[in-house]
Amino acid sequence: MAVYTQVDDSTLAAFLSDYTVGAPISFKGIAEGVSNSNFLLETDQSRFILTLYEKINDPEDLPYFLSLMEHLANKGLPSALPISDRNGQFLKEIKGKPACLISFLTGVSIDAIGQNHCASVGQALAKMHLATQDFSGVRENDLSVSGWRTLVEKTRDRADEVMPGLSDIIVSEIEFLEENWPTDLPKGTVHADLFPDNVLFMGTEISGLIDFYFSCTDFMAYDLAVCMNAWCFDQQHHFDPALAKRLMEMYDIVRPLTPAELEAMPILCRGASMRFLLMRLYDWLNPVEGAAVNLKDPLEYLVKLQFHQAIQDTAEYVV
Ligand SMILES: Nc1ncnc2c1ncn2[C@@H]1O[C@H](COP(=O)(O)OP(=O)(O)O)[C@@H](O)[C@H]1O
Ligand SMILES: N[C@@H](CCOP(=O)(O)O)C(=O)O
Repeated sequence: MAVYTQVDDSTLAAFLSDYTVGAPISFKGIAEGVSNSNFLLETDQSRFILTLYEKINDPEDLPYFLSLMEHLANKGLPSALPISDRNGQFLKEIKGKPACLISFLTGVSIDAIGQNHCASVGQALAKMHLATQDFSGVRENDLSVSGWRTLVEKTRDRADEVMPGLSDIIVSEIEFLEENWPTDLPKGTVHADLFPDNVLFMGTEISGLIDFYFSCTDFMAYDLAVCMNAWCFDQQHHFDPALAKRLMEMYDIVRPLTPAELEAMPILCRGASMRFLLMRLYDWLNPVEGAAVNLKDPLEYLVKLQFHQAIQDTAEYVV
C-alpha cells in the first residue's frame, strides 16, 4: 500500500472545508501505487481521489502534470480531472505536502493481459501523443540517460546485495546506452509510466488513464517501449510476440511510426528496462521508514533488459 502520510479525520475536514464536494461518507488509503499517498474519498455527492505528492523535486512539475490531465480530458481522452476549491485553486497542501483532489474514474486495472487490451493501449497511447501536439507544457525527462547514470552511481556499490554481478551489468549497460542512445527521433508529450496499474478498463475498452506524474517531453517511441515492457511479457517475464504485435500495430494505425523509430525500438526497450530496473533497485536499497508500500522487484526488469540485449532487429519482436 502506498500511504506515506496519514490523513486523520480533522485534517480531512479542514481540507474539505475549502471545497463544495459534499460531506465525507468514507475515506481510506489505497493499496496500489508507489510514488504518492492516495486515498479514496466518498462524499454524499460523488467519489474522488485525494493525492498527496511525496516525491516532487521541482515545484513547476505539479502544474505541468495537472494541466496535462486537463488538456487530455478536454480532448476526450479518459484522463481524471483535478477538482478546484471554492477559489478556483487545484493545488493545495496537507501536512506540508502538495495535495490535489482528483475526479474518480470507474474501471479496473487488469492482471490477465490479452491481445485486445494491448490493442486498446496501443491506440490510446498514440491518441495521447496526437492529442498533446498542441499542449504547450514542456518538461525534460529527468529519468532518461543522465538520470539513469545518477541512479547507477547511487546503486552500484550495493547492487550485488540484490544479485551478485548486478553492479557490473548496470555499469556496462549505462555505458552502452550513453554511447548509443538516439538523439533525433520525434518528440512529444509522453506518459512514461503507462503500466497496467495506470490503465482502467471496462471489458477491453479503456475507461481511465491515470498517474501522469512521470509524464514529460521525450521520444514518443520511448513511451511505446515502456509499454512493450509493461504489457507484452507474461507473469514469468517471458515475452509474448502476439501481444507486442497488437500493441505496435494499433499504435501505428493511429500514429504511424517512422522508419527511424521502428529501427530504434530495441535500444529504446533497453533504455526503458534500465529506467525501471534502476528506480526499483534504488527503492529496494533505500526503503522509506514507516511507509506502507509494496516494493517492486528490480530483477523483473533485469530479465527484460537481457531479453532486449539479444534483439538485433525490431522485426524479431513480432514474429
Ligand atoms: N482518478 C482515479 N480514479 C480511480 N482510481 C484512481 C484514480 N487515481 C488513482 N486511482 C487508484 O489509485 C491507485 C494509485 O494511484 P497512482 O496515481 O498510480 O499512484 P502512484 O502515483 O503512487 O503510483 C491506482 O492504481 C488506482 O487504483
Ligand atoms: N510503474 C513503476 C512504478 C511507478 O509507480 P506507480 O505506482 O507510480 O506506477 C514500476 O513498475 O516500477
